[in-house]
Amino acid sequence: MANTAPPLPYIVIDFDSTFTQVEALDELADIALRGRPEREQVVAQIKALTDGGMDGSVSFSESLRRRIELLPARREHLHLLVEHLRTKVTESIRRNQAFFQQYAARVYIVSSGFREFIEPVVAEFGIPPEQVLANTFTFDAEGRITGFDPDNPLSQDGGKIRQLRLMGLDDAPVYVLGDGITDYQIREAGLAARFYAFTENVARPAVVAQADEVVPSFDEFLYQNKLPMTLSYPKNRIRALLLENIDPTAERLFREEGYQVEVVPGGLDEEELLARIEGVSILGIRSKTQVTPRVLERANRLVAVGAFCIGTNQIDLLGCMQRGIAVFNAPFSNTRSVVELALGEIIALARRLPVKSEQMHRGVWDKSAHGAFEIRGKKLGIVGYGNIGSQLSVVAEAVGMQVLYYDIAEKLQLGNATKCRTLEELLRQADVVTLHVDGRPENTHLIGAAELALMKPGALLLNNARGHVVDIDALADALRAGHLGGASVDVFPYEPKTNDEPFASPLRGLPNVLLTPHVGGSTAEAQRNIAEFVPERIIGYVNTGNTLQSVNLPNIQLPPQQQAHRLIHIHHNVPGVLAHINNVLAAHSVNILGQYLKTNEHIGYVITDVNREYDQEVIKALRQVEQTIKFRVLY
Ligand SMILES: NC(=O)C1=CN([C@@H]2O[C@H](COP(=O)(O)OP(=O)(O)OC[C@H]3O[C@@H](n4cnc5c(N)ncnc54)[C@H](O)[C@@H]3O)[C@@H](O)[C@H]2O)C=CC1
Ligand SMILES: O=C(O)C(=O)COP(=O)(O)O
Repeated sequence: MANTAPPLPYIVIDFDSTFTQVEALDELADIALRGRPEREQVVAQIKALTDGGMDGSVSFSESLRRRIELLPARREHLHLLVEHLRTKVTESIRRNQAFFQQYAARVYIVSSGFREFIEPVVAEFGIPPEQVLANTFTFDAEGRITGFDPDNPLSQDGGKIRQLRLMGLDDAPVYVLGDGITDYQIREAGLAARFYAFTENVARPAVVAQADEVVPSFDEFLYQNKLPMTLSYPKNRIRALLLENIDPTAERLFREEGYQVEVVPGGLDEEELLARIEGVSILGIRSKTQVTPRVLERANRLVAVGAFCIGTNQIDLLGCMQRGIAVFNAPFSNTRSVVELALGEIIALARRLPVKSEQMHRGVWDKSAHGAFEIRGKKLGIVGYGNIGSQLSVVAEAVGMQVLYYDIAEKLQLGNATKCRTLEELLRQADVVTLHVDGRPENTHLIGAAELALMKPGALLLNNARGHVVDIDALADALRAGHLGGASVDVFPYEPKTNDEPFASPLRGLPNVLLTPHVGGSTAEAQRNIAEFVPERIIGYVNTGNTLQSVNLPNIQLPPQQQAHRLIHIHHNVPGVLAHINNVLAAHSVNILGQYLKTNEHIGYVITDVNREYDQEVIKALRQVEQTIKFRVLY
């Protein structure tokens, strides 16, 4: 990318905990003491002295002197240390290796660490030895480290200030990037124009408090200074908002990716969500939160919605699509949990366990077989033969049930299951009816008074699908009238927002009715699976544009990454957009390395990989292509 930035400042970077993730002397002690009983104790002492020197509670020179005294290292340990440090280069520094290679002439490493290990590590980034300012060790004849050169200014208190004075960088502003108080002191002494507290590896409150800017990554430093960077946008600027008690694994994965994450335990209603959605790039919800057109209207930065569940009826999918917002769910992660719950419910109702258990709690011993039956040989009617319905079909046959199913779509018939041509045909025959349709609006009151009347006297009904699928008043009537033998309901037309809100329903208090608080998918296994699956899809989409398994954007499966810049473009599906994009690229002589397009009736999604040479004018022109909904440069 052409550099349109103002003249480059000098960038003075600290080494330990800034250029690398670790403190090298701590690591050296760890290496040198391998296999020795005192290892843990000595390393801890050294670490404490390092921290004291960094936050200013011990004078720097004393911290250094005492650390070296404690350090039983030899010359050969330094080779091991360098190999180790090469694997510990800070992620965002490594990611921007190309920046260093190109602008190495403006970068200085000024460190109170030691030249012997810094030079080889930064050399890979194009930084030459003369731009490394650091201490040097002294060794005895056997190669043992005995101390350091006391004349080196960096071994003394205020050393970095003295070193900067000696360097005389006065023809351009100096920006200092570091995690320690000694880095800030350069700015305090007037030798730098700005001090950036670098917090990717460690954030020291005393240092952060003094900073001109706090940068959680090197990408952020480059972005703020309009310098060329590998990513088009710093990940630390991506904000994720996670609602409804999503398993903490998701928060961890997003944080590891460098995003800011905000977690809200319960659900949010529309007004509450409206108040929080601005600036959010990734919204994580479960089945309750309604992502309405009004919410989308306000969602000025939303890139992806993660439904950390199966159902997506709570999301305005079309609205998301028309705004180029990708929606991902976890289509199989809690399937088995719902199936197991349904099987348990069938047996529980068949044995009238809700009644028996409630009586026992009241001290009533009613040993009788009245109304209790085995499920073996009984007919199970599955309405909705999708992932859950068909898996339940297999499990129910395994315990001896005869399975009937009804689905509006043609489905593979599993085992000995019998397909019904109409819902009525199923309802008339089944001893147990279980609902596993999705929550599309047309399924509202799929089961109402008329359908309940078709069911066999004494039959059981299970609803683990969505609350609006059953007319709950009609169900209560059918149960009160004794027409049905029992029911098990996990989902309700209105569900409390949090665990603090009471539950109201006409089904409360009815005999042989099992009520559960929408826990069909609430198992440890399912929640963990979901919390891995959905973030992986979203992070993949943000990083590569991969929409495979998105529920609303055209699915593009990408070939392995090429050495290219990737441009992703979502547009209204009208003729000529692709041609327009390609004309812009051709007019700027940008070479297309690969291009992938998929459309649906509403939108088109095109991913274009181009060679590395392009400028901001191309980007501007591509943003202006008519019918563009969203345009992003990925890298
Ligand atoms: N209680 C809970 O905690 C959970 C509830 N669910 C609910 O279960 C639903 C089903 O999940 P999956 O099986 O994974 O979905 P799926 O999409 O694989 O299956 C749904 C099936 O229902 C069929 N269908 C839709 N409307 C129908 C109708 N009117 N009559 C007959 N068939 C109809 C579809 O053709 C499809 O085969 C989800 O959409 C969700 O609402 C899912 C997980 C947990
Ligand atoms: O997966 C689904 O669709 C569910 O209904 C489960 O939703 P939940 O994550 O428990 O709010």
